[in-house]
Amino acid sequence: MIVFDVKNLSVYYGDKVGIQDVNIEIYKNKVTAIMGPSGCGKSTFLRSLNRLIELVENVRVEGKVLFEGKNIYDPDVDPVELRKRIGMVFQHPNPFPKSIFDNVAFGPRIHGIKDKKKLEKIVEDALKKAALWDEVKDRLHDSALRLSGGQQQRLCIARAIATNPEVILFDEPTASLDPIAASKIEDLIVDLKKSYTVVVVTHNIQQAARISDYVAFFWMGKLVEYGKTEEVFENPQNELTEKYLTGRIG
Ligand SMILES: Nc1ncnc2c1ncn2[C@@H]1O[C@H](COP(=O)(O)OP(=O)(O)OP(=O)(O)O)[C@@H](O)[C@H]1O
Repeated sequence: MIVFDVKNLSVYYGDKVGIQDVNIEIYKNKVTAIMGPSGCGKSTFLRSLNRLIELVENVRVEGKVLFEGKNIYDPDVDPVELRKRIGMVFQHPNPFPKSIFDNVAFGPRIHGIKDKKKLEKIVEDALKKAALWDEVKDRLHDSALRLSGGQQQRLCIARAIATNPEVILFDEPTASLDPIAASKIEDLIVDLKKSYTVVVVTHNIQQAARISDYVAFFWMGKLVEYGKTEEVFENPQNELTEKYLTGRIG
């Protein structure tokens, strides 16, 4: 099933091109990796899937992003509601300077949940799904800033999960972590696709191969190739993709 149907999407920063004329379908309960060299438009593309891109000054978006059939850029779409359905995890773990519990309860509270028992259940479930519960269950009221980098990133994943999204977007989620912490996040991402649709930006080719079902290769703002990960890696259709995968460009 198609979750995002992106049609002729272009993003401009002033008169500079971020991405140009991107067409892509993203599938439900799959991990889709967005790969390509620095500056090729990966983050721009990712941020246009939940309208986070609009927070940049002077940005202009053209084309459509149909999310379950509805263009998210239609004037009647509330970006705050949209971002509840499409969560995001960033490159650097960015927990709030609050307790572990309050970090995860933050979104649900904003969306009006006040009941203590309900919040406790949401927090526990989200921490379990983020594979962090066992490590923090006895210190939920400690500061999140005392967790390790990898734990902080899993906390940010729990925070995204707590608002019960349909999609989770990851922007280079392991780029600032050591290999062991990164590997835990990779395992977690693969596990999360059972419940969510996942889109991951990575400049790490091996990571894209390990965790994704579909892979998109961007080059200078354009989507050059997109397909099943196995097929793209084994038999790239575009010469640029082949060069990138074999380390001859990028
Ligand atoms: N806020 C901005 N203002 C102006 N230009 C921008 C802005 N953000 C991105 N760009 C430009 O848009 C293009 C795409 O950038 P983007 O950050 O999406 O690439 P990326 O593939 O995610 O790169 P990286 O891997 O380095 O994060 C680049 O040319 C970049 O310089």
